[in-house]
Amino acid sequence: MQGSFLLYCDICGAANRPQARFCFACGRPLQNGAPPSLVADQAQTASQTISAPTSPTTTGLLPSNALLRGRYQITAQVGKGGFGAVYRATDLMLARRTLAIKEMSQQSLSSKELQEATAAFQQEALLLAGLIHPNLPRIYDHFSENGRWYLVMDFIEGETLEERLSHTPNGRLPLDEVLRLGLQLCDVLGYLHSHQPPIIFRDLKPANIMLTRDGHLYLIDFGIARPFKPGQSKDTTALGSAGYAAPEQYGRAQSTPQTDIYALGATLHQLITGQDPSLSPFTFAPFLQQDADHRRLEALVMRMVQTEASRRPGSIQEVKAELESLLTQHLTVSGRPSASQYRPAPASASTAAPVVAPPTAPLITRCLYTGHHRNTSIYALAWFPDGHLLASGGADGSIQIWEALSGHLLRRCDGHRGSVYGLAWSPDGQRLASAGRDGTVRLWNPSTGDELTSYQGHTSYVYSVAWAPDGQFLASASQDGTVHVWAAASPWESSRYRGHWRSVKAVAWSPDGQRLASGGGDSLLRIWPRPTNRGRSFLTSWLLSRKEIRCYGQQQRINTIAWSRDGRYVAAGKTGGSVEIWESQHGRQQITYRRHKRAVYALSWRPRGSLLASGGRDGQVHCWQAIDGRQLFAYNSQQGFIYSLAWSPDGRYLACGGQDGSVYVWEIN
Ligand SMILES: Nc1ncnc2c1ncn2[C@@H]1O[C@H](COP(=O)(O)OP(=O)(O)OP(=O)(O)O)[C@@H](O)[C@H]1O
Repeated sequence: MQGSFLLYCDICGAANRPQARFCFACGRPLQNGAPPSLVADQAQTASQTISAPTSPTTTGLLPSNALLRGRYQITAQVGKGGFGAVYRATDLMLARRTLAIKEMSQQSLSSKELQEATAAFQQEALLLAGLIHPNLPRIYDHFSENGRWYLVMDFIEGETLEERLSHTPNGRLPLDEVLRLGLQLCDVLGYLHSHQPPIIFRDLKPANIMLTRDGHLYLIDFGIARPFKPGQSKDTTALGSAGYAAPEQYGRAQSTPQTDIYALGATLHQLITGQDPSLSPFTFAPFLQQDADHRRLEALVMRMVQTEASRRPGSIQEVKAELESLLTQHLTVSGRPSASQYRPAPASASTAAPVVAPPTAPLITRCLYTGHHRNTSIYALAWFPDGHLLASGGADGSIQIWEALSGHLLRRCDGHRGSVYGLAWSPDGQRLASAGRDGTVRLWNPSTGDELTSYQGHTSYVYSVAWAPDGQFLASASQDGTVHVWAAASPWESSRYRGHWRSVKAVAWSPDGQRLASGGGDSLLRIWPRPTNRGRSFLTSWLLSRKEIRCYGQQQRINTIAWSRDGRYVAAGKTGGSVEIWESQHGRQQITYRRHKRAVYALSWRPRGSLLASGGRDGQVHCWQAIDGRQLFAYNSQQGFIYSLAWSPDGRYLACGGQDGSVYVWEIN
C-alpha cells in the first residue's frame, strides 16, 4: 500500500484511496478529510486491492440500448469493479453476437490516477489481445468514447467463483471439483508463464475467475498482469489482493511465476476450507478433512503458500502434475464419476471410460457468420493453429482463407485443377497443405496465397491430407488405394503405405505423431506406426502387419476419421450413417453411434472433452458424447449435405461446410 490511510465511504462503507474524491464502489462523492472516515491501512482487510489504482467513477451509467461506436448496443450492466462497470452488449455488425464491454471512466480522476488507471486498462487490452487460450476471454476491440475507455471481449455466461462460493455450504467445494478447477487454473497460468518473458497474472482470486454452467473456467481482469522483467529486483508498484498476494507483492521483490503459485495455493485453500484468506493474510489453517486425498492436497497447498518463493513448487507444471495424479487417485479410490460438470482435457483423463463424464448442461449455439464459395460444395475446413484464421476448400478448386471470427475473406489460393478435398495447416501456421481431385498435394504460403510446392506421386484423386504434429511429415490418402507419407521439406521423398485394397478416403495422425489411422473403401480402420526410415520405402501390409491394428466394423466405406485429443480413441464415420469409436491400442470397439440417417462425411473431436461433431448426407450436424453416444443437439442445416466440420482449437466454435457452398461458424458454449 502506498498511502498510509484508507478513506471509507459513508454511504456504502467501501475503502478508497485517500486522494479519491468519489467512491470506487458506489460512485458517490467522498467526504475527503473527515476524521471518522480515515482509518489506518495496516489491517488491509477484505479483498481490498493493494495499491491498485482505485478510481472514482462515473461508470455504470449507460442505459439499455445505448450505442457505442455505432455498433455495440448495451443490453444490461452485469458487473462493477474497481475501475468501472461491465456491460452485456449486442454487436449489431456481427451476427448480433453477445459481448461483454468493460468501461473505465477517465473523468473525475486526478492526473496521477488517470495515468495509473489508463495504464492498467491499456495493459489489460494489450495483454489480452495477444493471448489465445480456452480459459481466457478473447478481446475484440478497445476504444475511447465520451471520456471513457472501453474494452470489448467475449461475454462469459456464468458467475464468478466468489459468487459460486457464496451459495455453497460453508463456502466450500467438493474435492474433485477443487482439483478440476485447480487443473484448469494450472492450464491457463502455465500458458501465461510459458511466454517469453513469462506473464505473471498477479491477482488470482475467486473474484477474478468466472465459471460457466458446465464448469469451464475463465480468468478475467488482467489489469495488473505484467510480463516478468529479468534483472529487476522488485516490482515497480505493489499490486495484488490482500490474502491472495504473495509477500513479494508487497514491494519486497519482483513477482515471478511463484507469485501466481502462491495465489493459486491460497485460492485452493479457500475452496477446501471455506476460509477467506483476505481476513487473515499469510495464515493458512490445516484442512479439517483428514482423509488421504485431502492430506495430500494439503501438503501441496502448504508448499504453494510458503512465504519464501524459493520454497514453493518450481513451476505450475509441477503443481499440475500433482493435482492430476491426485485426481486420478481420488477417482480411482472413490470409484465414482465426477460430481462436477467440468470436463477435463482428455490428456489428463485416466479413468477406464473412453473419456470423462459428460456435462449435463445443454449446449448453447449461435451462428457467428456465414461465408461463401461460388455455390459449390465445401469439402474441407481447417482452423489455423491459434484459431484466428479458417481455411476452406471446395468443388470450385479454390482455397479461401477467412478471418475466423468475423468471416472477413482475407485471401484466395488458386491452382488446383478440380475440387479441393483436404486441407491442413502446418503446426507453426506458416504453410497450408491441400489435397485435390487433380491427384496432387500442394503447399501454400497463407500470407501471400502463393503456391510453394506440390507433391506428385498419387495416381488418382487425393481425398485427405494431414500434417504430423512435429511439422516434418505430411500424409495423404488417395483413390489409388495408398497413403503417402511425405517429408514436408523435400517433396520427392515419401513412404507409401499399401495396406488398403480399395480407395483410401481419410488419413489422420495420432496427437503424438507416432501413429497414423486410415480408412476407406475396404471398410477397415487401420492404425499403423509412423514410418521411421526416410527415403523411398514401400510399406506393405505384411511389413506392418505385426504392428498394425485393424478395426473390423460394419462392412461400409469409411469416409472420415478423427482421433481423440489424448490419442486413445479413433472415430470412423461410415457410409451407412454410423460412427464407430475404437480404442486405438488394441482396436477394441467402444460404441457405435447410429443417429444419422445417411452417410457420415465429416467428424471433428472437440479439443476439450468428449464431444464429437458429426455430419453428412442427411444434412444434419450432431454433437454427442463419445463416451456414451448421448446426443446434445442435432441441427438441421440448410446447407444440403455436410461435407466438413472443424472445431476451433479452443473448442468454442464449430465450422461447418456444406453442399450449398456456405461455411457456417457456430459459437458453442
Ligand atoms: N467477460 C465477461 N463476461 C461476463 N461478465 C464479466 C466479464 N468480465 C467481467 N464480468 C463481470 O464484471 C465484474 C467486474 O469485472 P472485472 O473484475 O474484470 O472488473 P474490474 O473493474 O477490473 O474489477 P476489480 O475490482 O477486480 O479491479 C466481474 O465480477 C463479472 O461479474
